[in-house]
Amino acid sequence: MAYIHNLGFPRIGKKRELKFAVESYWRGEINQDELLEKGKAIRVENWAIQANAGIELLPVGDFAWYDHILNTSLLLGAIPKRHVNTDGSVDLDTLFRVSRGKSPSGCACAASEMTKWFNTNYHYIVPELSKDQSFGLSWQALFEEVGEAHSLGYKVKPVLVGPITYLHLAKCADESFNKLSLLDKLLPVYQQVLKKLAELGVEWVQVDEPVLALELPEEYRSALNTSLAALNEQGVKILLASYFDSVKDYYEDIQHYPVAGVHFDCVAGEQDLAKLNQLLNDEQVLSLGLINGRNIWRADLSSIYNQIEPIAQSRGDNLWLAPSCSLLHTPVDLEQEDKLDAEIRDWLAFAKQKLQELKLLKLAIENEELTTLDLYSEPVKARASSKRVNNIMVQEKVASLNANHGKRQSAFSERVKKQQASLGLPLLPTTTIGSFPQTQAIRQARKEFKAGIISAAEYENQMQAEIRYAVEEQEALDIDVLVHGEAERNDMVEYFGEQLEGFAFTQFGWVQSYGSRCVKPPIIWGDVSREEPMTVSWTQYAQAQTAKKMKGMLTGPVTILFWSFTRDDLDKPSIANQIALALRDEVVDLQNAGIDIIQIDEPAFREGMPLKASEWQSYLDWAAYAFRVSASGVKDETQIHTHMCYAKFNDIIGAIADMDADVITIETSRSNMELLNAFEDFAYPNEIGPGVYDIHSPNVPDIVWVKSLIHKAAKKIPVERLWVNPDCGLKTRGWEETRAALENMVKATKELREELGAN
Ligand SMILES: CN1c2c(nc(N)[nH]c2=O)NC[C@@H]1CNc1ccc(C(=O)N[C@@H](CCC(=O)N[C@@H](CCC(=O)N[C@@H](CCC(=O)O)C(=O)O)C(=O)O)C(=O)O)cc1
Ligand SMILES: N[C@@H](CCS)C(=O)O
Ligand SMILES: [Zn+2]
Repeated sequence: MAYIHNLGFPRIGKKRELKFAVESYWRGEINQDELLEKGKAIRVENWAIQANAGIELLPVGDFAWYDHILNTSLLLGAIPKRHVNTDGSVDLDTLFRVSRGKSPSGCACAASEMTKWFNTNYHYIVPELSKDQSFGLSWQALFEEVGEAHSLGYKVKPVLVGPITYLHLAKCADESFNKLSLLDKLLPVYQQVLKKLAELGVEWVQVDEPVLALELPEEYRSALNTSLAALNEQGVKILLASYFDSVKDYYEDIQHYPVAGVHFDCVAGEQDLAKLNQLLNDEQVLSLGLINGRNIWRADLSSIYNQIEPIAQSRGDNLWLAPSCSLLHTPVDLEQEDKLDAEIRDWLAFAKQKLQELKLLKLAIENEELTTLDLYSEPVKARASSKRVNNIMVQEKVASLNANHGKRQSAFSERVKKQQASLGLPLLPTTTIGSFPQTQAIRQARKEFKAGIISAAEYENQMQAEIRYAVEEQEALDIDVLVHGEAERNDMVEYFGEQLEGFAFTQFGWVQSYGSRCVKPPIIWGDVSREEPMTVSWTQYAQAQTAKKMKGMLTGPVTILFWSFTRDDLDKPSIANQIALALRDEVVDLQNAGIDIIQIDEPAFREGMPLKASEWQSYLDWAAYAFRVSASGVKDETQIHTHMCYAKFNDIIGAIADMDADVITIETSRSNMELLNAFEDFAYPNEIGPGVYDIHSPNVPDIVWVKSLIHKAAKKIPVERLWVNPDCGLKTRGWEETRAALENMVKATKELREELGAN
């Protein structure tokens, strides 16, 4: 009967053990053997959790010290020359050098770029390929991990990022070069990997090709055919896996792929179920991604059972059940959450519980009885009818939203005159993006406050001291528009989630964001409203410390939505509008408290875009509207900023204009201001702060470099509309490098003003 497997388990450990181990290794506090032991302990625990939950085929290759795409680059020997060991070999330290920007001699050199993994908040290390790229099996970790799992008696299914997805995600310095032409060189290495796995006694290998969720150009389609033909008959059975959206554009192709099985995402691509069941032959495995790997809700197992029961009877052993995608995107174990509201806790399932759900489904199919499932799903039904979830006042407010709520009082051309008159800022105003270093002392204080070791008053005093410090530093640097530094915020989304009604937050619900960095997304379970101001007193306190302008700092509705676990019983535009209304009140309160410049961050605006290009416009319309609702309750003189990072702007420039922020600050330094082309080509009318240095690196930019970037920007955007700022917030940096970098940024700006006769 049905078989249950898993596509990948969170690798961070129940209490972020991987983060702490890796960071200790970086600081030289533990040696490599100790690090390797800690990694092994996490893998062993993860396999045990999965096996105990009844999973019959365990994933291997889902563990990564930093990122699984980087693992793939090491496996295939595609590592930038600047990071490779002098003898040409690669090892664990090479891996960390690629991600953290070091040469083998220990000098600073550019790290490989990092970007978003499809439409998730996970970041991967972008493979860097060249025209003359060669590939060669270079990293044994996958095979060693298979050996480890076998020695513990587990039946395993190694997971590989497929060749086409790998090439799709890679970048080539020469953008005109067709990456797909490297496929011929790449496939023999994949074949070698498969043969080696076969020799280790592996029966099934999962080849992930999530590019099937995209609307691909024709050449990618034929490359997929070529690739899957080459991977066939290498001694193992291939389970082709796609996830994150429907594969509806490829039904006919999939029918002809020479693979032993196909996994697809039944949650995001529900419509694929009937079609793929019909198209795959009886010999092929149909793997259904039934349990949502992107959220934290307890599954409605009785409904799922009814959906699949007819298929289960006909497919028998060739029906596999799984989560929709790797569980990388969910927290590890709900059992640790002893402080969550009991009713809400019953509505949830984290990675471990999601696997237990699969087992319940399997048993129900075997026994052909639904009672256990009905019982399990009772809290799901209770949530659907819970009075707590619905807030009539909020619903009425959202229902009464109209076009006017998304409009400022006057057009930008009018507002800008009033703002220039009232704000009195110099040419090329300097500012930062919001956060200053989140030091160990800040985090320790918060930890002690949450544990009841220090009082609320002590915590507040300490955070106020941090704010004073940040203000003094900025005044000494002579920055024009100051920020309070966000010391009091654990995270730019979680902080708001903790204060808004309709949100729950966890103690250990960590999810990997990149490398050793994690986030703890809050959970939106009900209608969202604001009980009281969330940022006003901190901002007012900061403003009172300076005669300069203090910028209020908020996270926007689209970003709060996408960086939270969001409810599945209400459409995203409505949730975004609820959040937007709560933020609108906050924006007005900030204005009324004397704050004239307010930034509403939207770094997740681009990431929220659907994977299929044909669905972009409707998303962009509602997302830009929600932003405008949050921003439009103020008078013309109040200057609204927004900030975006991790984005290519070409696809969304129309929507950015539609957001109508007075100023947008963006990440551009790593692209050498190339990302500004979209703004230039579009003749973007409002003000722009293109980032003049990369905050992901500790390297301090020199004055000449910053000036050259501002010069470049001024060729694309009139200088009167330019701001000068870093690429993003400074929370991950230390004070020393921050101070030095900002000093150069300000000096460069002053020199330019002088050259332009504007001082
Ligand atoms: C801008 N980015 C963000 C994304 N998503 C978000 N939800 N938030 C973002 O800011 N996506 C895209 C990018 C990703 N970038 C980052 C950058 C940095 C981090 C990060 O630093 N994460 C921290 C955890 C942050 C946090 O919530 N801290 C809490 C708890 C702190 C803690 O661990 N305390 C220790 C004790 C203190 C100590 O000794 O240091 C403990 O509990 O043991 C807080 O500040 O209170 C990380 O450490 O991973 C994430 C994404
Ligand atoms: N205001 C935030 C934006 C990060 S995208 C910060 O400065 O950290
Ligand atoms: Zn940012």
